[in-house]
Amino acid sequence: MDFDMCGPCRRPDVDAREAARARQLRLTKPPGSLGALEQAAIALAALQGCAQPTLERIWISVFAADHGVAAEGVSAFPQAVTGEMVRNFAHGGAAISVLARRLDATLEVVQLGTVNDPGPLPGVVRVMIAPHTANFCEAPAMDDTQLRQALQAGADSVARATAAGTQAFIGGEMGIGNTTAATALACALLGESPAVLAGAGTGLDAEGVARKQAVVARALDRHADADAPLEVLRRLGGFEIAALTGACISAAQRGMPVIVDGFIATAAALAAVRLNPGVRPWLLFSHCSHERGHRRLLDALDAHPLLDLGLRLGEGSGAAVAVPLLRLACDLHAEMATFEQAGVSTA
Ligand SMILES: Cc1cc2ncn([C@H]3O[C@H](COP(=O)(O)O)[C@@H](O)[C@H]3O)c2cc1C
Ligand SMILES: O=C(O)c1cccnc1
Repeated sequence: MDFDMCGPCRRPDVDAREAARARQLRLTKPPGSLGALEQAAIALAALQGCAQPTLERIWISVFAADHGVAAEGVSAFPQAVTGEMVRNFAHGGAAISVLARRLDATLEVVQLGTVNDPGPLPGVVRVMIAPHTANFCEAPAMDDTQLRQALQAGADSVARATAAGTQAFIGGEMGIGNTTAATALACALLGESPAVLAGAGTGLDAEGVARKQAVVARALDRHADADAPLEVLRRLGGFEIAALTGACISAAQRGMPVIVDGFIATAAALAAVRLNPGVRPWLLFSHCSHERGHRRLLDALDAHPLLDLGLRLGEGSGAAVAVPLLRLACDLHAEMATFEQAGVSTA
């Protein structure tokens, strides 16, 4: 593995943050009246190391992988959908494909292993670790090599994004059964019960959610001896979840802001922060998903997402939807007149 997960993360620029904060106070509005938009501009200033941040060049990597735990009947959809959606991403028909076009963002798909392999496709990077993880009710999801390959795949995406001059990175995921893996991972990291975190995913009914809770409870029992975050990720995660974790860490080490998506991406981000606490300042949280456990995960990260739209898709879609708001926050910060310029009286 090239990248050192525990290596130091960049520090946000305190001077740029203070300059941006001071500018917000001089703009022609009551202080604080633009709420989270002010905070977003100030945060981006600190992360970009410049008092007037911009967000033109966005990079989206969607990590796709299948899960052994899908055999337990924990998703409303069949496992074949993961590979079929890889083809849909490549053909431009998925939700994230549309959003990426509208945002002028680069979209790459990183296929880490799917039961159903559509074969080489344009815009799809193939890092085929295995057709799927092991069913973590019976065995660790990954072996050490697989975990490292997945973490590295995330870091490699951030390296490509950095080389392309990207100003913010979005990590998306596609993997039937991955809300179950994210739930198990989050339960283990937070010491929380499956009843609190397990939700409907793609649309399970009450009976399905109860089955999912029981599956996660069995997995937690099976892996109760694991407590180090890396070991928890290996045993209960997935290839795409570990890739998202690797991407968060690598982005923080390179000084690249990450716009975090929904439940699965947030579970991966929590693992990243547990592995390397210096990651936290580089994470901007886009939305609170409809998935039951997401709010609890966000609270654990002291995160205040911009949006709450009842989204429950993944793919990086919620993070992409937040980009126009973040761009508007930058425009307001850059273009509003100050009280002095406009000749407006202060309080
Ligand atoms: C057509 C389709 C497109 C998707 N895009 C994202 N997901 C989302 O749903 C899956 C997680 O839900 P669960 O754990 O219930 O399987 C992931 O692939 C996630 O990205 C999709 C799901 C489907 C069916
Ligand atoms: O919040 C998410 O990311 C999510 C929720 C349900 C299904 N897929 C993704």
